[in-house]
Amino acid sequence: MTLRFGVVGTGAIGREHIDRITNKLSGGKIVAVTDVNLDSAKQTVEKHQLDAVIYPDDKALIADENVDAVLVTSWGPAHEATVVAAVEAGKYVFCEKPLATTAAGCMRIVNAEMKRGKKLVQVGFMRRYDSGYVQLKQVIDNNEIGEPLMIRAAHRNPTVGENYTTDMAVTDTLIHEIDVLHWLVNDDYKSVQVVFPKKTKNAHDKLQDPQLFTIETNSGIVMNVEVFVNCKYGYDIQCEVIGEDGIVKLPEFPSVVMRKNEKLSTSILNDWKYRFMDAYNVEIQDFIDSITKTGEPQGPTAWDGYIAAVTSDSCVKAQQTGEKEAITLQERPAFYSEKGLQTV
Ligand SMILES: NC(=O)c1ccc[n+]([C@@H]2O[C@H](COP(=O)([O-])OP(=O)(O)OC[C@H]3O[C@@H](n4cnc5c(N)ncnc54)[C@H](O)[C@@H]3O)[C@@H](O)[C@H]2O)c1
Ligand SMILES: O[C@H]1[C@H](O)[C@@H](O)[C@H](O)[C@@H](O)[C@H]1O
Repeated sequence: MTLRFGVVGTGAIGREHIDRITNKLSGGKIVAVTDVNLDSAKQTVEKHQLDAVIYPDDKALIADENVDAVLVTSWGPAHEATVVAAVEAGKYVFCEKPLATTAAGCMRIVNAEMKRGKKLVQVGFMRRYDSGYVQLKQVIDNNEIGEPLMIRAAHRNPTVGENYTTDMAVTDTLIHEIDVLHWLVNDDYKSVQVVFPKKTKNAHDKLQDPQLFTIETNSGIVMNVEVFVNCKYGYDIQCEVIGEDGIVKLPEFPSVVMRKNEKLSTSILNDWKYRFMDAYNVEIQDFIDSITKTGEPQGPTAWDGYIAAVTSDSCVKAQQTGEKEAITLQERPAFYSEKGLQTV
């Protein structure tokens, strides 16, 4: 069986995913596309030589009976409406983060999916498919470092555009750590506090950069996460888990070691596209394979999207108040069992 995709949003990551489904992965095909910028949709179809219908909007695309799965790669605020409509039509959905920009929006998606009575939605939290994070999780789950006590993490981008505001350090960037860190230690979050260190001269007026988040879990693990999106030197993701019996660290992205001009050096990447390329390939292949084999996606669920949104709402509030803010989740419905916390 070939899983036939309709793509909503043909910007940067939309095109990346179209390329991987068309040229790198197996079992998937792009049969429809749409974008509010129709020229972008047309250019994408031409550039990737797709045999795909171009629709004026997401509703028309979802109504196409040849579309089995909707790939949502539009801007975050547009995700909720498309995902709800696709779920109500019984279509599978792969939605890039964020699932919706608010916890209430994620809950509407959760309710739509439960009403449909079948798991249809996977959220694009690709770090759960990154081999480094998978190795970290195996070490923790095998109790090799004992109980995790603390995590030190950093999410650094070389630079961001003028439209990137202080809250986006949470909703656009920290959201990846929010998802992956509680998954790593099998715990949920309890509270968050944010500190703004001295601001870099490289950030524009409306952006506080860097930012430091202290997030505590229900069992008392304290996570210190730096977000620094104008770090200049490269795209750098760091994570170190400190346990009772040992410490485990995310491996550096492999690079040759060069000896030249009296220096010993390795390279650092400068873009998420390259840092997580393998993880994106594995996550979308898993989406295709699990639907083809079991009839349901097995990756991060709409409930995981809801957990991330609740946590993200509290982090944004903590940015504004400077106080420690509570993170309070509703009870996990039986429909979502504990799958979202397991290793993929
Ligand atoms: N998982 C990751 O690491 C990762 C990486 C990059 C982006 N993303 C996420 O993917 C999404 C897209 O990001 P991007 O960098 O590709 O942005 P982008 O601006 O390059 O592309 C978004 C596209 O969506 C289109 N669009 C917006 N609203 C639409 C709507 N209602 N219907 C149809 N098309 C619409 C825009 O015209 C644009 O072409 C964002 O939610 C972003 O957070 C995730
Ligand atoms: O949309 C991107 C993407 O999610 C990257 O993985 C992250 O590093 C960036 O900060 C964000 O802007």
